[in-house]
Amino acid sequence: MSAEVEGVPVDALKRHAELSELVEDARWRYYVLDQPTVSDAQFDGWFNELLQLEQAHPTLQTPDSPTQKVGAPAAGDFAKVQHLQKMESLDNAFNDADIAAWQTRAERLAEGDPGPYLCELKIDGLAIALVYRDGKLDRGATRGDGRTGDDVTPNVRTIKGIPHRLEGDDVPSLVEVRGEVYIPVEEFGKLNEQLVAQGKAPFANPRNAAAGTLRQKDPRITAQRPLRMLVHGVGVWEGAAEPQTQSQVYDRLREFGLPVSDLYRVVPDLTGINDFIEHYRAHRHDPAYEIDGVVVKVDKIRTQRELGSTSRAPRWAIAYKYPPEEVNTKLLDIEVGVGRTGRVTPYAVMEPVLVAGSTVERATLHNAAIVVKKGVLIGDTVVLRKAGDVIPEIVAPVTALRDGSEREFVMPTHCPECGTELAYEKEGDADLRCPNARSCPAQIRERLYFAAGRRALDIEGLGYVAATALTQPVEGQEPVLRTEADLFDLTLEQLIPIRSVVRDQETGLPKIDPKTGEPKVVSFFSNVSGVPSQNALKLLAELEEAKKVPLWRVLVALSIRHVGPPTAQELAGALRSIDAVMNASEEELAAVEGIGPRVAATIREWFEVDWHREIVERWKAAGVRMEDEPAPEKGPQILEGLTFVVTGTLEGFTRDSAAEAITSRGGKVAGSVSKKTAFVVVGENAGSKYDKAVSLGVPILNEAGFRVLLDQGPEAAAEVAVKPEE
Ligand SMILES: NC(=O)c1ccc[n+]([C@@H]2O[C@H](COP(=O)([O-])OP(=O)(O)OC[C@H]3O[C@@H](n4cnc5c(N)ncnc54)[C@H](O)[C@@H]3O)[C@@H](O)[C@H]2O)c1
Ligand SMILES: [Zn+2]
Repeated sequence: MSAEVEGVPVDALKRHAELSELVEDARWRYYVLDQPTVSDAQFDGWFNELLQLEQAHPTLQTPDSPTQKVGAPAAGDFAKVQHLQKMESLDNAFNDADIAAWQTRAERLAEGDPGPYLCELKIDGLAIALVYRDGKLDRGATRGDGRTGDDVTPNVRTIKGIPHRLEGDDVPSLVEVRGEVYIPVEEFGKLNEQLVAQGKAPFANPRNAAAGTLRQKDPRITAQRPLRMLVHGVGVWEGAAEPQTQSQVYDRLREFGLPVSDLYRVVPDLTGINDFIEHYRAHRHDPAYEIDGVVVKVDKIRTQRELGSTSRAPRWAIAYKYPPEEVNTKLLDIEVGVGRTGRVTPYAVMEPVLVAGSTVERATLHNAAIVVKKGVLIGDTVVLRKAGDVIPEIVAPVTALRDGSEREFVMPTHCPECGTELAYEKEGDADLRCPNARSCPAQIRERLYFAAGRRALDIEGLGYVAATALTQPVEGQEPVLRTEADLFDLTLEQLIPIRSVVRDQETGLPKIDPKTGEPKVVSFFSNVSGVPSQNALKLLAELEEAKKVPLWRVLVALSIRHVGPPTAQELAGALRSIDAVMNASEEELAAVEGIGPRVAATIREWFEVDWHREIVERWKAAGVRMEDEPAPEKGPQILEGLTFVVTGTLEGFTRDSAAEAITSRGGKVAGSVSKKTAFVVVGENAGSKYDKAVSLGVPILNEAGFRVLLDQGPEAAAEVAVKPEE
């Protein structure tokens, strides 16, 4: 049996003391210094562990435990003010069950249905209380520990949207308005850039930026920064009729001229609550400010009073927190990758961390100027953000954790892969490029991988590992491809001996084997005893097949700038052979539908380069069919003059064959939905284009409707289309 003190195991006691210290320290850094050193997720983890320990061992829950306190005592140079009524925190819910448990408890305590509920957004800002006496702004104070806060009145007066005098009828003689001060997301990045440029520490996130800004000693600085406020409650309310519900409170506050959000909804029950939560889970980034969850409040003020509060939070409200999108991790290094067009991009290499459901260890830093703007140093702890499907981003360094060992990133002057001196393509460019397009192994690798893509030659066996193997074998081996020219001449004998480093597809940087600390090396085209692998056989077989692809795919595979699939299709449709494209004058090219003079010039220039022409000649010699059949007899042009958008996956058509079916009937295919779109053809898993069609009232066709369109024309299709909002 382990040792115990007053019935509590020593281990639990120790952990409790340890967590209390961590939590108190984090709060001080967060609330008082506005410079947190751990992520909110980390903090919430500690706090929840504390709550659980105290639940298991109630004697640990003493009045001075962090679980019984709000925020942190106000500290620093500001005058202290007593709040007229205590400002509280909120209890947290992290899943449906937590919300249901909260509702059940409220029901029990209220001895009846506590509904309806007001659902609103949990603004990730800082809490503030404004006192209005006889309708005049008397003071503004931070929450502090809930009883005593910092007097920040001069600063509050500079915030846009906060009235200095309340308007309207029946204004209370004394009212305490609570709300959240925040910085709009868009302004946050700009503010940090300014701070870094001035040699100051950037803020970790918009919340800290707002807190740091509100607690500026010089209100002139506060005035220059984009602070905003939204109100979400009241404390003392005297000398006017009292509202009966939370929503009436908001109506009144709005009448007084105070900033109230429109993004709330009163719902009858748990289902309504959950719907609201799910809606904003999907639309978390729609508001101009950051939200970290949803707050649910019992709407009736009388029921709120019945339910009352615990030592730190009301029982009549709960905060549902969405999974964190920000974590802290270590920036181990900044490496540069070289892309298909020679663009050189610095990448953050980080200690792997789990964020928003996936492990992240690299993030693009875009270019050297952005590294400087963000103010990150190699060795920094950094705030890493991954919002939904958006690519991960480094937000800011945690400067409070620097120990002097950090070093600045220096952008290389020469290509890390071929040693050529890097240059800007034209004046004013943000990106440096490796000008050695012909023989920079990185650029060949990327072009080759691109040429094999689904929208080009469609060679599945030529994935990233294969593209690397063909262009960058281990030291001592000669690359079998020095440009794309030899692609269709590859032989099994060439493939078998190749050994190469595995590279990260996103960054092009070598992957490190965690066991050895060395780059991972593979023999992709053979097994241990030198027998050709399936990979080799598959690649050669698919190369044979790829010789028959239509001309437009070959054009895409050549990596001519600005010639993506749509342009390539237009070119192939009009000129029908590579020779015709190669020999066309700039004017002739520009006469092709969808090709402007700039693109025409780029195409001309491309074909004037010797080694480019060599690729074309060699592919042709190897048997790549570089012409299309003569244009098919035009059928009836029943879709003439109409524009269509195709979205989602159709069963009987690929995206290209659907487009072909439309264009061969005289119709046009566009990439985005507008009021001019005749129909949107919608398959499985259609995304935002579908929503756009609905919002613009554009008729929608499913696959069956699409067939009606192709067979019988637009009138018949209109009969079977779904017309939104009718
Ligand atoms: N990273 C760190 O080191 C660190 C340290 C301390 C706290 N924190 C963060 O702060 C949180 C705890 O802070 P807290 O006690 O302020 O609690 P909280 O932020 O979880 O919730 C209470 C606060 O929510 C605010 N709020 C926002 N929108 C609201 C709305 N619509 N209605 C009502 N209130 C609304 C109010 O100001 C209220 O005081 C933690 O969960 C953690 O994420 C982080
Ligand atoms: Zn290079």
